[in-house]
Amino acid sequence: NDTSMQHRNLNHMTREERFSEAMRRTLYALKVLLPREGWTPVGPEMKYLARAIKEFTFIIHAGVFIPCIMSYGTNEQIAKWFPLAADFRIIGTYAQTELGHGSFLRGLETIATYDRANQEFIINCPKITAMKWWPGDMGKSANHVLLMAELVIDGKKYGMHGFMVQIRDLTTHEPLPGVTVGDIGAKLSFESVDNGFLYLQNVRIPRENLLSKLSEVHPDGTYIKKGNQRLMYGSMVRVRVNLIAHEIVMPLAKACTIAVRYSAVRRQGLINPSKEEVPVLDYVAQQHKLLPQVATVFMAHFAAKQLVKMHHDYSLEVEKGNTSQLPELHALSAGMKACLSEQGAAGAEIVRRACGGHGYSCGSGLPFIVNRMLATCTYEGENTVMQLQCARYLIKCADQAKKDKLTGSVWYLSDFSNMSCTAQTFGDLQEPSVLVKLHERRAKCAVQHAGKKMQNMVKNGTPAHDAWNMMATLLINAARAHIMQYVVGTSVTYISELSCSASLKKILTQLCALYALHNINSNCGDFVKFGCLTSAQCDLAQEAEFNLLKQLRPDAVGIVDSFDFTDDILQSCLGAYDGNVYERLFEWAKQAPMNKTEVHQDSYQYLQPYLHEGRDVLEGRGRNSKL
Ligand SMILES: CCCCCCCC/C=C\CCCCCCCCCCC/C=C/C(=O)SCCNC(=O)CCNC(=O)[C@H](O)C(C)(C)COP(=O)(O)OP(=O)(O)OC[C@H]1O[C@@H](n2cnc3c(N)ncnc32)[C@H](O)[C@@H]1OP(=O)(O)O
Ligand SMILES: Cc1cc2nc3c(=O)[nH]c(=O)nc-3n(C[C@H](O)[C@H](O)[C@H](O)COP(=O)(O)OP(=O)(O)OC[C@H]3O[C@@H](n4cnc5c(N)ncnc54)[C@H](O)[C@@H]3O)c2cc1C
Repeated sequence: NDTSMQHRNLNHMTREERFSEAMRRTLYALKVLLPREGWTPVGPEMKYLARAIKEFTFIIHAGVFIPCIMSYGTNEQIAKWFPLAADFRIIGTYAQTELGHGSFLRGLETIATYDRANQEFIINCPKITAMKWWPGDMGKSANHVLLMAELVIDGKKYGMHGFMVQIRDLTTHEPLPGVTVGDIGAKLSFESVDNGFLYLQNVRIPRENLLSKLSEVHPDGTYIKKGNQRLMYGSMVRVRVNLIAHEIVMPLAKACTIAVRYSAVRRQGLINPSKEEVPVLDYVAQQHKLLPQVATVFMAHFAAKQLVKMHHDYSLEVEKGNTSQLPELHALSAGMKACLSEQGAAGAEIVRRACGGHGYSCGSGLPFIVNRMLATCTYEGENTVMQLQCARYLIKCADQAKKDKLTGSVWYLSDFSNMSCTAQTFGDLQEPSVLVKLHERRAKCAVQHAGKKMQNMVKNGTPAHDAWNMMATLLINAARAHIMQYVVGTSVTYISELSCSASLKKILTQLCALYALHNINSNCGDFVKFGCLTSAQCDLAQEAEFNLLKQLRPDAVGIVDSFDFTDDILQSCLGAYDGNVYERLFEWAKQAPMNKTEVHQDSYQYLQPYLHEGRDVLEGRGRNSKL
C-alpha cells in the first residue's frame, strides 16, 4: 500500500526511465523493507521481494556478488567486504563471461599477473574477446566486480580465480584509470538491468584482493591450494539452485494466473450451437494448453525445494571439509536449471499464445514474462552445456551401477527389478507410484541407450571425444529423462508427506499426475521405444490426461488464485482479480504516450501533403494522382 512501491506503467517508459525507476524502487525498498542488520529479509518482506523481484535491480549484487564473497572469501575478507556490500555501500557484480567465451571457462582470456615487487596483481584484457561482457548491474551501477580471471605467476597459469576489483570512484562514480565500462545496449528483456561491458588495461589491485578461501598467493609469489578447486565453480551451482524458484517457478505462476483468469472471462464461440458463447477455458484444447503449465508450477516448486534443501545440507558438509556430494549436486542443479527453464520458458509462451491477440499486448503482462524467462535458458550455464554436464555424470554412474548399488538421485540406475507396466485402465495410469516407476524406467533406459551407443562407437575405433560429440542429442535426452524422473519422484514424495486437507491433497495429487502424464504423452516415443508402455497403454495415458483436465477445470481459477499475486505485482489487464479485462485494456491503452495528443504531430507532418491532396480530390478540385 506504499505509493512509492506502486508500479509505474513500465511498458510506456523508455529503457533509461525503467533503469532509473528500478534503481529508485530497489533503494527505497532497501530502506523500508530490509532490516539494516543484513541480508535476511524474513516473513512478508521476503515474500514481497521474491514476488516483486522482476522490478528490482541489483539482483546480481544481491543474488550472486554477495554470496560469492561468502563462498570465496577468507574470514578477514568477508569481514571487510560483506558489511559494505550488504548495506549497498559498495555495489558489485559477478564478472566472468567475456565477449569471446561464456560456456567454456577454460577459454577465458582476462589475465591477473602477480607483481612480486609491489605485491599486486596486474589485470589485463589482452584482446577484445577478453573484455567482460554481459554481467548484470555492471554497465552503470556497480563500482566493484568479482572478476574471474586466469591467475599467472612467473609465466605459469593457475586457472580461473576470483579477484575483487574496484572499477568506479566511490565519490564521483567515474571509471577508474585503466577501466573502460558501459552498458551493452538493448536486449530481449531485463530492460531495467544495465548488463555491461568491462575492458581492463593494466589495472593494479593489492595481493589481498585475491579471494583466498580456496587458494592464496604468498608475498613471495608462492601459490597455495587450500581445498577442492571445483568449489571455485560453487557460485554457479548456488545460483542455478536459487534461480529455479525466483526466475522459473514464480514467473510461470504469474503467467498461468493471467492466462487462466483471462480464459475464464473471455467468451468466444460455441460448443453447443444451441447455447450461448462459452468461456474459452471450457474448450479442452485450451485446458490442454493451460493446466499442464499450472501443474508444472507446482512440480517445479516442490522439486526446487528439495534441491535447495540438498544444497543447504551440502553446504554444511563443505564447511566440515566434505565435498563428496558436489558431483551429484552439480549434475542435478545443472540438469534442473536447464530442463525446468526449457519447460518454463516454453510453458509461458504456450499460455501467452492461449490469450490470443490480447496476449500479444504488453498490457497483458505476458510478453514481459515470456521474454524474461527466455534468458533463463542461457544465463548461469547455457542449457545444452548444462544438460551435457548432467549427462556426463549419468554415464559415469551407469558404468558404476554395474558393480555398485547406487544411492541419491541416480539410485534407479542400479534398480534391476521388473519395471514392466501392468496398467489396464486409464485410472491405473493416474496412480502416482505407477507414474514414478514409468519415469524411472524411461530414464534408466535413456541413459543406458546413450552409453551403449557410445561404447559401440569406441569399440569400432571412434575416439571417445568424437563418440561423445556424435551422441550429444541422446545424452541431452538422457539428462532430460533423469530430471523428469527426479521432478515426478520428489513431487510424489513431497505431496504424500504434506500435512494438509484431503481436498487439497487430492488437487495436488491430480496436478502431479497431470504433469507426469503430460510429460509421458509429450515423449511417448521414448516410453514405447524403451518398452515402458505398449501402444495401447499410450492411448490410456492420453485418456488419463484428458480425464484430469476435466476433473481440474472447475478448480482452475481457484488454483491460480492460490498463488496469491496482487494486481500490482501481476501488472496485467487480463489477469486482474476483478476480471474487468476490457475496461482495463482500454484504460491502459489510453495512457500510451502515443495518445498524449489527438493528432500525432510528427506523423501528421509527413502525411499532410497526401491528406490535403486527397481532400481536394474528394471535394472535386484536384485530380486522381498515381502515388
Ligand atoms: C530490496 C533489494 C532487492 C534486491 C533483489 C531482491 C533480493 C534477491 C535475493 C536473492 C535472489 C537470488 C535468486 C537468484 C536469481 C538470479 C537471477 C538471474 C541472474 C542471472 C545472472 C547470470 C549470471 C551468469 O550467467 S554467471 C556466468 C555463468 N556461466 C556459466 O555457467 C559457465 C558454464 N560453464 C562451466 O561451468 C564450465 O565451463 C563447464 C562445466 C561447462 C566445463 O568446465 P571444465 O572445467 O571445462 O570442466 P569439464 O572438463 O567439463 O569438467 C571437469 C570436472 O569438473 C566438474 N564440474 C564442472 N562444473 C562444476 C561445478 N559447477 N561444480 C562442481 N563440479 C563441476 C565436472 O563435473 C567434471 O568432473 P569429472 O569428475 O571430471 O566428471
Ligand atoms: C540476461 C543475461 C544475464 C547474464 N548475466 C551474467 C552475469 O551477471 N555474469 C556473467 O559472467 N555472465 C552473465 N551472462 C552471460 C551468460 O552466462 C552466458 O551468455 C552463458 O554462459 C552462455 O555462454 P555464451 O553466451 O558464450 O554462449 P556459447 O557458449 O557461445 O553458446 C552458443 C551455442 O554454442 C553451444 N555450445 C557451446 N558449448 C558447447 C558444448 N561444449 N557442447 C555443445 N554445444 C555447445 C551452446 O549450446 C549454444 O547453442 C548473462 C547472460 C544473459 C543472457
